[in-house]
Amino acid sequence: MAFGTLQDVDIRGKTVLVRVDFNSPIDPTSEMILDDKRFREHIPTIRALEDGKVVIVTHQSRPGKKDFTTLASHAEKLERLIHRPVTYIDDIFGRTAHEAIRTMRAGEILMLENVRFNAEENLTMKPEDAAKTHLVRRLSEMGDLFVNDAFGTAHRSQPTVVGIPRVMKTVAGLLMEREITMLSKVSSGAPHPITFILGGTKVDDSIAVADHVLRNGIADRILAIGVVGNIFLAAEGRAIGEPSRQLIESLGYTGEIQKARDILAQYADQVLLPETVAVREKGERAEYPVSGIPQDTPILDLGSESVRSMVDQIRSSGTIVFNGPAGVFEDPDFAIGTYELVRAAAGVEFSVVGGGHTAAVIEKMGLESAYSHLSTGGGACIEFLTGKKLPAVAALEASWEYFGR
Ligand SMILES: Nc1ncnc2c1ncn2[C@@H]1O[C@H](COP(=O)(O)OP(=O)(O)OP(=O)(O)O)[C@@H](O)[C@H]1O
Ligand SMILES: O=C(O)[C@H](O)COP(=O)(O)O
Repeated sequence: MAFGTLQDVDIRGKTVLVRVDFNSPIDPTSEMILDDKRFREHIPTIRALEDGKVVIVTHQSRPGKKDFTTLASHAEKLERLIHRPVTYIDDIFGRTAHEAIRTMRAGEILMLENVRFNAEENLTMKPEDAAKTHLVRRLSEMGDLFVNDAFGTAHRSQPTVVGIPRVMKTVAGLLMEREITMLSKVSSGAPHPITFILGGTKVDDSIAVADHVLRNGIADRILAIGVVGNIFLAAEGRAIGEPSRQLIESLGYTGEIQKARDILAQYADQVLLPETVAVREKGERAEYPVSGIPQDTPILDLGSESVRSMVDQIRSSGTIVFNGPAGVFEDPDFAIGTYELVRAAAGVEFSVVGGGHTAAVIEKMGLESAYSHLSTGGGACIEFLTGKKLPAVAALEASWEYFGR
């Protein structure tokens, strides 16, 4: 690793600013946190800092969204999960925050207010400009060391992510380190054959990933499922039906069909498409070959034959990268494809999952421990898999180069 980690620093007695990503789904009426995965994943880092005074910096959602809210319930959630008191301060860098930190003792945990309440944190900036913001200057006065554990925000070039590392010694937390180690392994050191399963609705991301991993010889094959599969079927010239076409159009992905066609032109042997699909007919699941898809009803899942052949491909893989479901799995009649592929991938030697929906299915099936890694980053994971250097990683490296040695 070209950056510092917790092993490289002495925490004792220090005030440690820790950037985590507790951004989680919240019920808009009850304000209840609906999924605590990100909390659970950051706990090892927070525990590892118990010899210091831990000041947590995080965001929740973005300005303008319904779940852009204060962090009182986040502090309560963390307290319950970590079994230690967590003091919530409704301030980011004002006098109240300064005073609370000044009187902290080693072993205590404090959570500052939603850092995106400060307008500067919502700007995309170059690290050198981010370092000059009030937010970075004031926050950095409040600690001795910065730990960035927020892998979920690693693709954002925002002040706390890229600015603080320029002005303070910064190391990666345990989650950041694990995410980068596991995701890096996909492109170097993972057992072959390497199969990428690309599904769900975020077609542009999936096409970018497919293009990168095929062009660079990272993936041996791609299984295209969900709406991503429909795009590839359309690219192959299949009549996928009006509702599935309309969905692609409404998501703004019609232009992706040509990109899928270009991928098929170069890598046809490595991209596996559905051979059969499932639709709803008279209220029930019905299956058709892709040569005869009914034109008036949407594709909702893989057909059983396709499930079987994709399961075989998964079982013969050394590595699986799973991103996005095979169908509308929220409806039990159309969950078969997703569940069967998830079950098969759990048996593979090295298995990495990006995407919240897929991870939620895996957790619901109780298969979390059978997978090598469930990433906490949606956008960050995708950017990593498209071969981009994440701003947070570049900032960690530059900080270590400057302050670490
Ligand atoms: N054929 C299909 N038609 C319509 N929707 C589909 C189809 N296949 C999958 N989906 C939908 O895709 C959604 C999940 O896609 P998405 O790309 O958001 O998943 P993800 O990669 O796990 O991302 P996230 O991190 O946002 O959860 C599900 O709600 C599912 O119903
Ligand atoms: O959930 C995420 O993807 C991260 O918390 C980043 O959030 P953002 O997309 O609002 O920057």
